[in-house]
Amino acid sequence: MDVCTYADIGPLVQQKADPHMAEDPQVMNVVRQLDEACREIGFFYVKGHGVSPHLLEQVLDMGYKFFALPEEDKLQIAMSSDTGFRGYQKLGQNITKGQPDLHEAIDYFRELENQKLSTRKENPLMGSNQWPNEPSGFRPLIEEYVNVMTDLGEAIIQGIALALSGKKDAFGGKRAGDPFWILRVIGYPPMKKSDFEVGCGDHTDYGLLTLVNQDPTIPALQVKNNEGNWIWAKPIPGTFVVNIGDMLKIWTNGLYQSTLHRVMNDDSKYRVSVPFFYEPNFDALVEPLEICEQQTGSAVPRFTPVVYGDHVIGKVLTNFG
Ligand SMILES: N=C(N)NCCCC[C@H](N)C(=O)O
Ligand SMILES: O=C(O)CCC(=O)C(=O)O
Ligand SMILES: [Fe+2]
Repeated sequence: MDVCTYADIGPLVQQKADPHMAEDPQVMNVVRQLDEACREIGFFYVKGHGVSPHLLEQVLDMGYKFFALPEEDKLQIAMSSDTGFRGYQKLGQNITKGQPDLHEAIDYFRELENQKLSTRKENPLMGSNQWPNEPSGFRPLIEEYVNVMTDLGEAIIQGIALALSGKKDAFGGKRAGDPFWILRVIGYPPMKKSDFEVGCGDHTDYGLLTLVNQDPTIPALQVKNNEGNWIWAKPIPGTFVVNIGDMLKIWTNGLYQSTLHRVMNDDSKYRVSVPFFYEPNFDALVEPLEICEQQTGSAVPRFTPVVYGDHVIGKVLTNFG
């Protein structure tokens, strides 16, 4: 199977609020498709997600407009340890596996009340998100997008919960009932004109689910398949590319993979993408679910339990030069 698994998740999204959704054959058909894609490669496309094409386009457009500003304007919202790692990072500042990446980005993290009470030493992500004055309307648009995407992430995770346990709320409550989120607005200049080797080096994502809104005209995202080859996750207009994060790998005891991926912008045009990361509760203790252990049997390596927030902090602290 390749990365082209393509699910129309319409039934899942439309019946999200229905406690009896598992009785609908169309919902269960989607659930089977998601389960298969998660077991095989951990990457798939979704359509029928209900997010308006106009909103997807506007969000990317904000990115293009922001990155086109003079550097001094962008640096007004510069990210540092003093801002809780929230804000703008310039080209080469993001580091993956020791190498600087050819991208610039603005990073946003959910602002948690209890984070505001803690010290930076306890929680380096403590801080407020940084919003640019220009392009105008940036903040309300991204805030709307975060709300819409949180809803969508919940619908997909309910489908995955049904696949794994037969219960739509298996990831509710203390697991991901109060989900953390991360959003990155990322700009990738063409690699040809630079000395950099990669737009974003190979990595796995940290949490539950990533939903990528990418420029529909530029192939750049690549996924490592089970044979170890890099394959393109070309944009399909109107869809999201969805992939599994580290926490879902642990919860499923490895039934699902958090797949390695990277970004190579070989095009001659600048590329913007906006991944939204739907995450567990910040303080969730993540350990293999019993139901998944039964399915994987004792021969499969187990994972050590981790607190999601600790995992993400550990990652962020090594992300910048
Ligand atoms: N929130 C997520 N997934 N961000 C991924 C950022 C790119 C990889 C990062 N430098 C790393 O080394 O992990
Ligand atoms: O730009 C993309 O398509 C994906 C970016 C990515 O993998 C990440 O930020 O974690
Ligand atoms: Fe990623």
